[in-house]
Parts: sequence; structure tokens; C-alpha cells
Amino acid sequence: MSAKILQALGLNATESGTYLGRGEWAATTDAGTVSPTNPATGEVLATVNASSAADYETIVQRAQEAFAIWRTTPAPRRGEAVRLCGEALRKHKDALGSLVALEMGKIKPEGDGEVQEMIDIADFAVGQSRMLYGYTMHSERPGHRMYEQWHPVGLVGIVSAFNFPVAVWAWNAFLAAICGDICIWKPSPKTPLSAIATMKICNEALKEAGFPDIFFLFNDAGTELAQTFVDDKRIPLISFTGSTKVGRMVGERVARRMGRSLLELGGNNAIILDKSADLKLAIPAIVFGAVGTAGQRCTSTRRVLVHSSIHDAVVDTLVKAYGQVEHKIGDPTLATTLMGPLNSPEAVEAFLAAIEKAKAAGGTVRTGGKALADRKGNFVLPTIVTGLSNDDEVVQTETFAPILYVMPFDTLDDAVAMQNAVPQGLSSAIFTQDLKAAEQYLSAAGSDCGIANVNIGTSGAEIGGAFGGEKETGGGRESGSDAWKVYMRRQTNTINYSDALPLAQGIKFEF
Ligand SMILES: NC(=O)c1ccc[n+]([C@@H]2O[C@H](COP(=O)([O-])OP(=O)(O)OC[C@H]3O[C@@H](n4cnc5c(N)ncnc54)[C@H](O)[C@@H]3O)[C@@H](O)[C@H]2O)c1
Repeated sequence: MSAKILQALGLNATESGTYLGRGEWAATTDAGTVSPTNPATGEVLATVNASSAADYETIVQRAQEAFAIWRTTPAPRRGEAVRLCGEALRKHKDALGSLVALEMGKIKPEGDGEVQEMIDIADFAVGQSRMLYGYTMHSERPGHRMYEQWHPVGLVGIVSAFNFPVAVWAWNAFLAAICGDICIWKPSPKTPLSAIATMKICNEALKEAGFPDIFFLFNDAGTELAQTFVDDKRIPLISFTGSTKVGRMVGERVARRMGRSLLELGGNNAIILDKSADLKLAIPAIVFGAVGTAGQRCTSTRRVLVHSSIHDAVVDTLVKAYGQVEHKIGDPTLATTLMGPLNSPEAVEAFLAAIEKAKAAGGTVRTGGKALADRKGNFVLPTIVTGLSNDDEVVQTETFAPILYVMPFDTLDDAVAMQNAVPQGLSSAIFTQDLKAAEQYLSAAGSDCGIANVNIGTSGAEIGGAFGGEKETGGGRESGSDAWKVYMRRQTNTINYSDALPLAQGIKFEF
């Protein structure tokens, strides 16, 4: 099965992890390897030769040369390049979706959905390429015109996480490309094949149509090259998606060199069920939010805050629903599977450690709480824990696994305070039929997250809205709304078409 999925995308048992531009993949074999593993079986899928320091240098130099051309290519023409990438991805959606499922471990519909997200952001970026608007301002000086324009920022570094191995790149790369930037990508060492396949699909489409290289790729056997990347002054913007721990370091290092960083970090997302919540909507939203991608989404639902009058009934219903999911845990590439494995054995250890901490803090495991030792792969049971306090360390921490903490509340003010009282601020939701409660939740005194929903869950964003979060989630916004602006530099221009030289603020300087 796995060989068939790799073959469908032209991937071999050994692959170069370095796209140098000009149609060349590096032949480097002495910079270590990356070994992506099937999380459902433990089988090594292929060997990826990592990039050397010299490869990295070649990439940056060629990216700089490419930028000199791309920055003056008309933006709608740049949009055409992205349109072709979107078309190529449409053709390969099934194959790439299967590879994402195989390598990352999310189920096939979610793998396909991730590729669809790439297609959607491509479409969005094509339209945006004709809408890189700046304001025109009225000058206080007669015969003067003032306006702003947006120029490409230059080279954009993209460091991505394992859980969205291809969509995160597209969110960044397609917008950056229409903005006139050149992108260099360092994917997660857990999912290099998805990155290589994506580069092949997009770069072949660009080459066929005669476009220059705008997308480069390197893989790092350790973290040394990634650190060089983060510290590299030739790269004005680093877009980092990953854990708060690594993202904090990246943000600090980029700031030290006065670079720009776009940080998309961890979440600790809550759903509030007030007493009027429509459980027909709320229960499936919670189950998908907590169990989807085996709890390995940045927007996964980790906490459910339930009005005390319905708390016990909601827990019972959720436990029953989890019972149904338990029968459909397995190979993520099969159509019948609802929950795949965790991505690595370390993730299983982190899951088990969190369960032990939860128990030690007085929590009760209502369902799940175990790894599935009867089979190969990194499978665990989706888990519900009750009886903990929102302040407990384990509840405050993002464990990247399907563990849901359900806690009661008495007033909406208490619920919102609990929801917000975590270090992260990514996604949040309320289920209510009470207009006042919904509006209070969305007000300035309500949710403090970058995403706040009413009557839909925390997980699964669509292209169009800006995606990202506050506090330890890093403050970045990607993909929709005016997120394109981060990939550009703003320039204010004043043009004098009069015969005089008046100074602003009426200042006189006569000599
Ligand atoms: N907010 C978002 O949009 C979003 C989206 C997806 C994932 N995430 C977060 O990502 C995390 C899971 O992903 P992960 O386990 O791959 O995260 P991670 O932080 O372990 O790795 C992320 C990336 O950073 C790289 N990296 C590691 N050490 C580095 C270093 N010293 N210098 C530079 N790069 C380095 C990794 O190789 C990888 O490419 C979760 O916390 C999740 O919430 C956030």
C-alpha cells in the first residue's frame, strides 16, 4: 500500500531533500538523512538525504537571483503562476492526500482536505494578486499627492510543523509568491516526503509554463541548518509554525537581527456549552474537534466547559460517542477509519505521561487513557478526563494527543474567565441559543483568542479568514483577510507637482 502511494507521486526509496532550483535536486549524500516513518506501522517509508551547508548557500544565492526577476514581474502574472500550482494540485489531490495520510497519520478525508486547503489558498491568492491595495491620502500641502504602495519583502523562510505537512506551506508560499517574494521551505523531519512531492508537483507546473524558480526546499538532519536559516539576515521574514517552545526561540532570534517573524504556535482550545446549547450540534463538534487528526491539530478541542446543569449528561453522551470512535481506530489510509495513530512513539509517551499527571491531580479517566499495545504503530484511545481544575498544570499544557478535559461552570462570566485563563490563545467556541450570551462571548470582554466561533467547534478553519492566535500562540495571522501584508513592505510616497516646496506642519526654513 505504502509503495503504491509513493509511486503515484514518483517518489523513490531514496530521495534528495534539497531542491536547488533550475530543475536540480542536490546529489548530496554526506549531510545525514531523514527517515520518515509510517506512524501506523513503524515502517520506514523512504530515506531522504538531508541538505548540506553548501546546498543551503546555493539555495539562498539562487533565491536572491530569482527575487531580482520576480519582484518586478507584474503581480497578476505572479498570480498566474500560483493558479497553475493550484491546477496541478487539483490533479494530484487524491495521491497527495493519501501521502499526507500515510506519512503524518491523519485519516484520508483529512489528508484530502489538507490538499483542498492548498487549492483554496491558491484560488484566494490568484484573486489577491489583483488586489494588493494601498491607500491614497490627502496631503496637507497644496499640489502634493501622498500614497502608499506595497513592495515584496524578499526571501521568505517557511519552517513548518508535522501536523499540517503541506497546507501550512501553501498558506504562506502562495500569498508570498503573488506578493513577489521567493520562498525557502524547511519542512518537519517527520514529513519530508509530503514536502518533496509538493515541490515536485508545483515546480514542474511552473517550469512547464516557463516561470522562474520561486519555491526552494531544504531538509535538515538535525537543527543546525534550521538555526542558520533563522539567523540569516538575507531572509527578512521567517514564518514559523510549530510548538511554543521552539517558536519562542525562533521569535527571539529573528527579533535580535531585526527580522520579521510570523509565529503560528500551540493552542489550548476550549468549547463552552451554556445551558441553552443545542447538543445535536455541540456533541459532533466536540468529538471531531477532540478526536480529529487524533488530537494533533493546533485547533484541536482540549477543554470543554459545560454549564453545571447539563455537565453529567454531556459527559455520558460524549463517552458513548467515543465508544463508537474506538471501533474505527486504525490505518488512516483506509476509508473506514475515523481516527489514525499519533505521529511518533514520543507522542504516545507524552500522551501516557499526561494521563498519569491528570490522575495524580485527582482527575478521573471516563474513557480511554491507554495506548493500544495489541498492534504496531502509535495508536492510543481517545480519552475524556473529568474532575480536574482549569488551573491544573496538565490542563494548562498543550498535550498533542486526543485528551479532552471536561469541567463544569456556573456563570458565563466564569466560563469565559476559565477559557481565557491559559497561556495560549488560538481557537475558541461557544454553543448557545442565547443571543446575549453569544454577543457577550464575542465582545471585547469575551474570548481572548484569535478565532472565536458560535455554534461551530474550534477545529477546522476555512480559507478567507485570517488564521492565528494571541498570547503564546504567537500573534501571527495567515491565509485570509489582509494577511498578505506581512509578506510585503509598505512604502509611503509623497509627490510634489507644484512649483513650491512647502514644508509639513507649516515650518518655515528660509535662507
Ligand atoms: N498555530 C498554528 O497555526 C499551528 C499549526 C500547526 C501546528 N502548530 C503547533 O505545532 C506543534 C506541533 O508541531 P511540531 O511537533 O512539528 O512542532 P516543533 O516545534 O517540534 O517543530 C516545528 C518545526 O520547527 C523545526 N525546529 C525544531 N527545532 C528547531 C530549531 N532549533 N530551529 C529552527 N527550527 C527548529 C522542526 O524541525 C519543525 O520543522 C503544536 O504545538 C501545534 O499546536 C501550530
